[in-house]
Amino acid sequence: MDPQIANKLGTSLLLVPSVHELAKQPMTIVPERYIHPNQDPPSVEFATSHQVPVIDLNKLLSEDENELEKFDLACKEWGFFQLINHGINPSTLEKVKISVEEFFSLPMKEKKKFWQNQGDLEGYGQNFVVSEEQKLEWADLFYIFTLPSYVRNPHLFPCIPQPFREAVESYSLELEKLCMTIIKLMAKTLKIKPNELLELFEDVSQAMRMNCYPPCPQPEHVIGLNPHSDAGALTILLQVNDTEGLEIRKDGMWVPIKPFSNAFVINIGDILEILTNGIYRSIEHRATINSEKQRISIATFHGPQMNKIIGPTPSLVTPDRPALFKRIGVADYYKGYFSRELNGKSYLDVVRIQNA
Ligand SMILES: O=C(O)CCC(=O)C(=O)O
Ligand SMILES: [Fe+2]
Repeated sequence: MDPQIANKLGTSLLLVPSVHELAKQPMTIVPERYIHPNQDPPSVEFATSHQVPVIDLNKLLSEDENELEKFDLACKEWGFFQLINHGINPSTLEKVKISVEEFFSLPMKEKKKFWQNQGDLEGYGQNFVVSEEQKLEWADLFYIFTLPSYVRNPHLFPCIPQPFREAVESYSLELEKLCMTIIKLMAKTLKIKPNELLELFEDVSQAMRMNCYPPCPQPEHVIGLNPHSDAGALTILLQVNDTEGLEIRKDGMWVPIKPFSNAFVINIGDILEILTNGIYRSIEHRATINSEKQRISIATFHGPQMNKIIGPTPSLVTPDRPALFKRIGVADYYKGYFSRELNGKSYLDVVRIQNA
C-alpha cells in the first residue's frame, strides 16, 4: 500500500488500515487480506425455532422459581441470555451509546491519538495484528481497562474527550453492580454459598471493548470478529443500534441473536466455566457483517483480580463430578489466552484435566 494512503487511512507500523476509513472508499471487491474463505453460514432455520433465552431480572430478584430455573438452564445449555428489566437507567445507556457512536465517527486525526501501540490490547485499532500475512477482521475497536480505577491507563483514560469519558464512567459503575447481582444469583441457582464466588470478585476487574463493524460490499466473505470464547467471567454486551451480527455456536450451528432495544446480551466466559467446574458454559461466538448498516457493540468484560488463583469451586467438585480444570492464576490464564501459539484452540482445553 502506498505509504501516503496508509497514513490517510490511519495505519499502525504493520500497515493495518482503519476499517472504518477503508469502508468509506468506493469498493465492490474487498482487499484479499479481509477475505475469509469457507465460513459456515448461520442456521437461520434453527434460529426461527430456537432463540437464546430472555431473562427478566425483576422476576429473578423477586425469587420467581420459574425464572430462576430458566436462568440456570440458560447458563448451562446456552452460556448466553438476553437480560430485560435490568434496572440500568435508560439515560446512562443512551449517553454511552451516543458517545461511542460519536467516537467512531470522529475524524481519523482525532481517533489516531488513541491508536494502539504495537502489541497492546488497549487503545483504538484492531484485534491482535501480528503479521503482514494475517487475515484481518472487518472491524475497528476501542479497548480500555476501566476498573478498578487504578488500572486505568494514565496515557489513555484521562485523554478520552468529555462527555464520552463521563458516560463510560457511569456506565462502568452500573455494570459492575449488575455483574455482582448476576454472580450472586448464580451462586443461588448453583446452590453454593454466595461468598464462594463473591470473594473472588472483590474489586472486580473490568474492561470495555467497543466494536465498530462498518458495512461491507461482500459481507459473506468477511468476518467482523472471528469465532472465540471470552476469557473473563461475565461479559455484558450492549448493541448500540439494534443491528444483527452476533452469532453463537449452539449444537454445532451458528445461531444469530436478534437484538432487543436496551436489553443486554450476557455471556459466561472461560473463567466462570472453570469456577463452576464446567456446569455453566463459555460458548463460542462470532460477529458477522452486513452490506448496508454499520453495527456498533460495547462488550464489557468482568473477572477476578489478576492476583487471584482460580479453579473449580470446592463445593462443585463431587465424586460424581471430579474437577474438570487445573488451578491457575488469573494473570496466567489471560497470558495463555492471548498467546499467539494457540492457533484457534481454546485455552480452556489447555487447563482441562485430561480423563476427568
Ligand atoms: O459485537 C458483538 O456482538 C460481539 C463482541 C464480542 O464478542 C467481543 O467483543 O468479545
Ligand atoms: Fe466475545
